[in-house]
Amino acid sequence: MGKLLIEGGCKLKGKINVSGFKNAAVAIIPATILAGDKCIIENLPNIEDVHVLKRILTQLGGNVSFDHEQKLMKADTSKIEDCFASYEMAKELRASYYLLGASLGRFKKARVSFPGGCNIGSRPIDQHIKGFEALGAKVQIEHGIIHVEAEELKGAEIYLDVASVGATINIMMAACRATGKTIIENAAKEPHIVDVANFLNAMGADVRGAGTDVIKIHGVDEMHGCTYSVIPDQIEAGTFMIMAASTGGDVIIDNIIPKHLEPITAKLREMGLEIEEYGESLRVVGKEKLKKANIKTLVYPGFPTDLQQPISALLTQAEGTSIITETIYEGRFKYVDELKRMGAQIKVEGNVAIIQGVERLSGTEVAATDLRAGAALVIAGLMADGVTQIDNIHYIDRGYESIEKKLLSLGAKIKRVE
Ligand SMILES: CC(=O)N[C@H]1[C@@H](OP(=O)(O)OP(=O)(O)OC[C@H]2O[C@@H](n3ccc(=O)[nH]c3=O)[C@H](O)[C@@H]2O)O[C@H](CO)[C@@H](O)[C@@H]1O
Ligand SMILES: C=C(OP(=O)(O)O)C(=O)O
Repeated sequence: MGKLLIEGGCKLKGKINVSGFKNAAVAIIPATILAGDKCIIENLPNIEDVHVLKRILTQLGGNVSFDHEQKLMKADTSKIEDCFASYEMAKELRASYYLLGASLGRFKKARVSFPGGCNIGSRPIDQHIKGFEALGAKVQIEHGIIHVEAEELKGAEIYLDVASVGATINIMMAACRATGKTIIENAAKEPHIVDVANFLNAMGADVRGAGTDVIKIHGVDEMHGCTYSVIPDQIEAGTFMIMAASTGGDVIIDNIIPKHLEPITAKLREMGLEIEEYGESLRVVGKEKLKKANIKTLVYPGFPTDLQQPISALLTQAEGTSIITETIYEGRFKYVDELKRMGAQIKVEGNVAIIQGVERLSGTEVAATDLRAGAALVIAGLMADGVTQIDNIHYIDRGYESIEKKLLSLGAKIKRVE
């Protein structure tokens, strides 16, 4: 299994291009099932989650190709006749749950094993199920498989108890093919909800209000193929902003939507960093000394939970005591023990981490416990004295495209060893 070796202390300098948004891509690929036709998806990130979904669609009977250089997927789902995603298929990623909504919409039934994804706390899918049932589906769970089936899907009003990203997208997909109007209240508002809604509309759906907490979907009789380009990855962009900050570097982060990064930009400015925003890029100029910050993860437009681990790594080097409150996932502090092995001073009490800034981290052998924990360890390695060896990098490969190549182009001393 691969490892990353990082020699810390290099100031990152130069420009990197942000890839397509993982969390939009992993919904858009299953959503092609709704078209039952040929879709061309551009600006897809070349990451493991996308490769896994390509394999799943192919196993279901789709004709799918992915050009890694062009970042372009051609997916023809016309030959898929129903959807059974076994444990072996679904365990690889969280987004396998989107096969439920898309297949329920098109075939009025689906069978999908419980989804995998990062182990960052309990990740129930009760709101997805509540939505499917409201649309008229029967949902049964047997031997770890979720069976959803409906005679007919009928539009409904659904109030989500929590503004869940996955439930919002899953219900939106199924409702595209229900009769009449569906209203999702307390819907999630993350940028990828808007991107998926735009993709559904490009396939002939009628989804309005995405990006607000009320989404209205008028069911349509038919959907069709389309060509669509995925938005830039908010979380990858935020991670590189933090990497630039961690090394006192000077980095231009290109191919982004600055609006999506506002919660991160605001926090980094509070910590003393200089950030210049342009139309589709921004420049982060690092500082020798960083100020402490208090951060609470919240749904969009709050500070994203997916950047809690990376920014915590950065705060280990800030002056004074920073407080992180994680409100989305109670288990998202597993990486703290690894950072402590590098000399970080962090105390976790329930959903709060108290970080006391230290002069220097020191490189050692550490292991990623999940995707963003992996990113946090890369950041720690960039800042640390000596060499940091990161194991379990398959987690990082799930969501970051060629992380070591992008960092090498910025002057980092990093190498992948098998
Ligand atoms: C593939 C993908 O897009 N993953 C993202 C998605 O995950 P995911 O879609 O799994 O996250 P949700 O937005 O659904 O979860 C948010 C919160 O709601 C709770 N909940 C969720 C569903 C449900 O039926 N019942 C329930 O109680 C969860 O336990 C969690 O506390 O959004 C998360 C929150 O921004 C991100 O960290 C993940 O990177
Ligand atoms: C938690 C994440 O991913 P997933 O939901 O796919 O596990 C993430 O992207 O940080």
